[in-house]
Amino acid sequence: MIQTNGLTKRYPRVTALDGLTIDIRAGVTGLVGANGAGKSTLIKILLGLAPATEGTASVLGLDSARDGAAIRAQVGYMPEHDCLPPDVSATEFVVHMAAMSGLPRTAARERTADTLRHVGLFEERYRPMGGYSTGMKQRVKLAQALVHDPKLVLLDEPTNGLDPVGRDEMLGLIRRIHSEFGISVLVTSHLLRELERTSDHIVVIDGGSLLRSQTTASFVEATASLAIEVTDSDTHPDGAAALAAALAERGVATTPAPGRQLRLEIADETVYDTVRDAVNDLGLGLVRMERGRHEIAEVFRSAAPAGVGGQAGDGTSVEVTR
Ligand SMILES: Nc1ncnc2c1ncn2[C@@H]1O[C@H](COP(=O)(O)OP(=O)(O)OP(=O)(O)O)[C@@H](O)[C@H]1O
Repeated sequence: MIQTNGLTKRYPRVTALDGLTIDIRAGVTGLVGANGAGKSTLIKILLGLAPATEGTASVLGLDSARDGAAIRAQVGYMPEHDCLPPDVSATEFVVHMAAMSGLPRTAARERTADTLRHVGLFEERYRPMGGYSTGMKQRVKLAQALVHDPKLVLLDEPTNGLDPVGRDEMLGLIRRIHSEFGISVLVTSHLLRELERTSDHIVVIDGGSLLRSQTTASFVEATASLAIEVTDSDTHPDGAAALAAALAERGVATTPAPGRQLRLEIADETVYDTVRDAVNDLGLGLVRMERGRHEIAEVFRSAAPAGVGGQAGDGTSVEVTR
């Protein structure tokens, strides 16, 4: 679907993409990176809306630098920022976008009605968009990306500004774009967890460079860890420290985590038995042994040069910060 080779984009004061080489197949792919990682820049180059400084990009086998118009005819694009004219209705707008994509007027009207229904806009589609909620605007932006029945859609931060319910609905819609209509999706977010739920494949970029590209299943596996909490006892007034030492003797490294917990990598399934036996031998109580996940910040650190380490987080926050 998408290939880039050594793709670089330099602005006068910042390098937005730095030798990025990726190969994205059919399906739903999540592109995750902190704000400023280069996600929007990549999308603009893929669509032929901005030139690369160096390197090449192709979409559906077409060259982004040369065939931008042909690419845009077959690809839907949902931009990140608010871009809807406030004084026209969703129906008028999406019909217009469908006609711009080359659909005859009648087909444009029919496709618009179907697509707006599909994204969950009903009576309100006849009202001016200036009065819409953020969630409704995101749905219109998604509808205009889908109306010409593209082979691929590029969705730039589609959950931006949505409340938790709105996010869930949008993620469900994105999943169905592929499962029901067979349209491939590249969706960006700075939230790893939402992309894990939605995508078959995850690409992580930082500072315009590739950090990881792998299937979601292997990504989640590779970033899995175990959080352990134990009681203290008279013999071991600091139970966590005693367990850390006992596990180290058994060849299992741990790091301290918030809430007097320990965290360790799940190298293989035998680690559960090792922990159980160590806790039992020390005569401690096992309060918690829970599979957690790293924060995305740790994924970033684990891809950084050796020596850049850090303490494990609580496994619940996955928002990217720089
Ligand atoms: N037209 C421009 N001129 C100069 N610098 C730019 C321009 N567009 C983007 N940048 C810079 O390039 C870097 C990458 O920006 P980009 O918008 O691609 O990141 P992003 O990952 O999409 O982040 P966000 O989610 O915040 O949009 C940022 O440092 C940004 O400030």
